[in-house]
Amino acid sequence: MIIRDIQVGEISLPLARPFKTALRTVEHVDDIVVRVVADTGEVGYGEAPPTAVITGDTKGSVACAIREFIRPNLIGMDVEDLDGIMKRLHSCILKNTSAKAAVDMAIYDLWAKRWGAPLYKLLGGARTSFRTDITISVNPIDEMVADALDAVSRGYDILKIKVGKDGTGDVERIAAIREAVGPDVQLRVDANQGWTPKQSVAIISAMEDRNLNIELVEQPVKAHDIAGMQFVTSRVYTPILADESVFSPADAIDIIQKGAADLINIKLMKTGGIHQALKICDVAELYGVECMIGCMLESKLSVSAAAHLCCGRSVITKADLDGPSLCSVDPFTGGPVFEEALVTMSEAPGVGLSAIPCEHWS
Ligand SMILES: C[C@H](N)C(=O)N[C@H](CCC(=O)O)C(=O)O
Ligand SMILES: [Mg+2]
Repeated sequence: MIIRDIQVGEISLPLARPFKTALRTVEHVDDIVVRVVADTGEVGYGEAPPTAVITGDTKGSVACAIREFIRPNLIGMDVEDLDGIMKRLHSCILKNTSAKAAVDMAIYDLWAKRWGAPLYKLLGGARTSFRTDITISVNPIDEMVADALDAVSRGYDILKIKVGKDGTGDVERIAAIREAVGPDVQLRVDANQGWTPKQSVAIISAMEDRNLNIELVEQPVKAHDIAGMQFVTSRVYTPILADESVFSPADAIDIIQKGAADLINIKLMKTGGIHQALKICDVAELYGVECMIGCMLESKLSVSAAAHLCCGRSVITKADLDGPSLCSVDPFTGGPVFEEALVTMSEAPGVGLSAIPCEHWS
C-alpha cells in the first residue's frame, strides 16, 4: 500500500455553546482536515485544530507544514513501513505537532485498514468502550451551575470544570457546582495555566478544607513553570495533572522524574500524533503514572483517533474526549459511537470514519 497523495481541506462546525477557558473563547470548530490516498484507492483521514494559544499552530501553518514539508517527504512510502514513515514525519520539520498529528492519524487509519482490523486492537486492545467527561466553560457561577446540571441530566457523571480566569471566584464556583450536583458526580478542575504557584496551593487547599472532593486539578500554572508545578504538587493532596507542560515523551520523563505532576494528559495535537503518544504511554507505565487522553476543539474525526488510542492502552484511565459532544452537529458517518458520556468502538477497519464533510481537497 503506497502513499500516492496527501491532500488538505477545511471543516467548520458550530459549537452548541461558546467554549471558554482561561486561555480563550471559541464558537466554532474550524479545523484543517487531511486525507492520505494510497495506490489501492484506500484513504486515511486526519484532522488538526489550530490551537494557537497552546500548540502555536494556525490553519495556515498546519496547511503549509503538510503541503511543503510532510507531503513531499512521505509520498511514495509504503504504509507497511510505519516506523520509517514516522521517522520521516517527525524529522522533516520541527514542532508543528498539529500538522504531524493529522497526518500521523491518517497514516494509522490506512495502516490498520491494511491489516483489516480496527485501530484500537492493533494498539493493544485494552477495552472496547469508555466514559468521557464533558467540559463546563468558565462563566458566572449561575451559568456554570446550570451547565453542570444540564450535563448531569444528559448522563454525564464526570465534569471538567474550567477555572483560572479570576482566581478569587474559583473556590466558590466549584463549591456551588458540588452543592448542585451532589456527591456522586466526579469533578475535575482545569485552570489552563491561570493561577500562580502560591495561588494554586491556596485555592486547592481551600477546596480540600471544604471537602469539595476534587478528583484532580489540571495545569494550575504556566506550561513552562515546571518548578511551579512541582511546588504545587508537593504541597497539596489533590492529584495534579500536567497538560500544557507535556508535549513530548521527553517532557513526560522530565515531569515525572521531578515529581512535578501526578498524572499526564496526552493529546494527539501536542504529541504530533499516535506514534509519539504511545511512547508517553510506555514512559508513564514504566513509572506507574496514569494518563488522561484529552482533545482540543476537535470534531469526531480526530477525536475518534484519540478514542482508539484510549481503547488500545490500559495506562489511559481517564478521558476528556468531549469534542464531538461540544459540536452542535455530527456530519460524519461511521467510526466510534459517541453517545454523550459513553464512547463505544466500532469493529470497522482503521479508525472507521467513511465520510468526511469537506468538498475541496488540494
Ligand atoms: C475540549 C477539551 N475538553 C478541553 O478542555 N481541552 C482543553 C484545551 C482546549 C482548547 O482550548 O482547544 C484543555 O484540556 O486544556
Ligand atoms: Mg487542559
